[in-house]
Amino acid sequence: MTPAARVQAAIEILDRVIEAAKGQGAPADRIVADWAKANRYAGSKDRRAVRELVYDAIRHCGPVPESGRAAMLALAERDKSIAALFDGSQYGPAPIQPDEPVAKRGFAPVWLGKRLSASDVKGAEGMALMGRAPLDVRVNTLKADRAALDLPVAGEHLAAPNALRFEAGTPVDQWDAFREGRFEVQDHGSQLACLAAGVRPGETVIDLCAGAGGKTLALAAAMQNAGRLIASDTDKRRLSQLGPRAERGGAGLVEQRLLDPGREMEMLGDLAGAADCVLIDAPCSGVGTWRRKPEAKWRLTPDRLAQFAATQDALLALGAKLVKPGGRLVFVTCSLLDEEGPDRFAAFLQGHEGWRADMPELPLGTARGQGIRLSPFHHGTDGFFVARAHLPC
Ligand SMILES: C[S@@+](CC[C@H](N)C(=O)[O-])C[C@H]1O[C@@H](n2cnc3c(N)ncnc32)[C@H](O)[C@@H]1O
Repeated sequence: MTPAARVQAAIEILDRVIEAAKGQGAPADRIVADWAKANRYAGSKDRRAVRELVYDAIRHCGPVPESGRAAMLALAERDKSIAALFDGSQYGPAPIQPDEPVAKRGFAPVWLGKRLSASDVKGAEGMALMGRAPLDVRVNTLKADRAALDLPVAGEHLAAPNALRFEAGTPVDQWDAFREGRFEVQDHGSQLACLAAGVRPGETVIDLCAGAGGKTLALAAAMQNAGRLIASDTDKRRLSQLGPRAERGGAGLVEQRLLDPGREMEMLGDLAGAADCVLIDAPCSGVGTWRRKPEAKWRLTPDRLAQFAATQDALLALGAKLVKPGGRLVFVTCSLLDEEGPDRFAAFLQGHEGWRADMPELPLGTARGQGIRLSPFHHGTDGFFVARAHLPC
């Protein structure tokens, strides 16, 4: 493909990303992958270049752009070498017209930028959300030791005891040590959030929103495979990914429970008041993961945000019923919005007598409300809010 043809391909993909964002359709990475499958003439260098153009344009535009071309024109305003490729050549984009719409730059749509600003996410902190995430892994202590693990590329040792960092794009999933379950791909912030649970061997632990089990596997390793670890979720597709991952990682203690939405407590009834620790890695806007999924900013609406907050409240209330006296509840969201973090946790404490905030001691993080914030700008992690509450005996 010529450089101009790559720009035109990126414009067409961006059109699909924009449509999908408006209709809550496929995520950008799937749209890019589908394009590559349907256009076999594009070689690996072409695919990489087109992908980079698409993601650069998404990161660069705050509000949802009018079109893929408007998004690419915003990028062209910053980068004259891209502007020069609007040359009208065969397969390339048509020349730029003087009155063409150009997408607005920024790190978020205006309404969301205001909410983020109210949560002190502005300036450099906001810009950091537009960056690229590195590739972090967690060494699986059920099978390996960080100091002794021999890998094709040496990773940087991070603050979490089993975390290693590699450059984005490092093909870690092709390494033997990955296939053998000696490490898992997991963001450093996610690993720190698991540390806040402070789980020990022999405990009864519930990972209430386990998804595909990223945090479940970290908890299993910290428990040294001893005790009970129940991984539940309402999403069958996500939870079904946990079995093979647990097998690869040697996490034999994991029990799975698929929940019916609205009947969660009924299905967890046998565990009422039984858990030493309940981890609630709640569904949220995912603002903290924009470095990986930048188009998420275009998918969010005020209504969706309010729905997330209501779900977070409901999950906190549900999780509290599962904790035994003397136990703890850990609340995590990958968001930097106070309304999905400190405000939810404060509302929980206010509405649940007897519970006390118990600030986690983490090797990284900044106090925010009655919990800890991790952010791309300050800590180089995905953005998280992590809080812990204790139920005295
Ligand atoms: C942030 S994700 C969890 C990610 C996962 N813990 C990990 O580390 O990979 C939130 C999860 O909550 C689940 N969820 C949503 N509503 C739920 C509910 N009422 N009960 C349990 N899980 C729920 C979603 O299906 C989703 O998998």
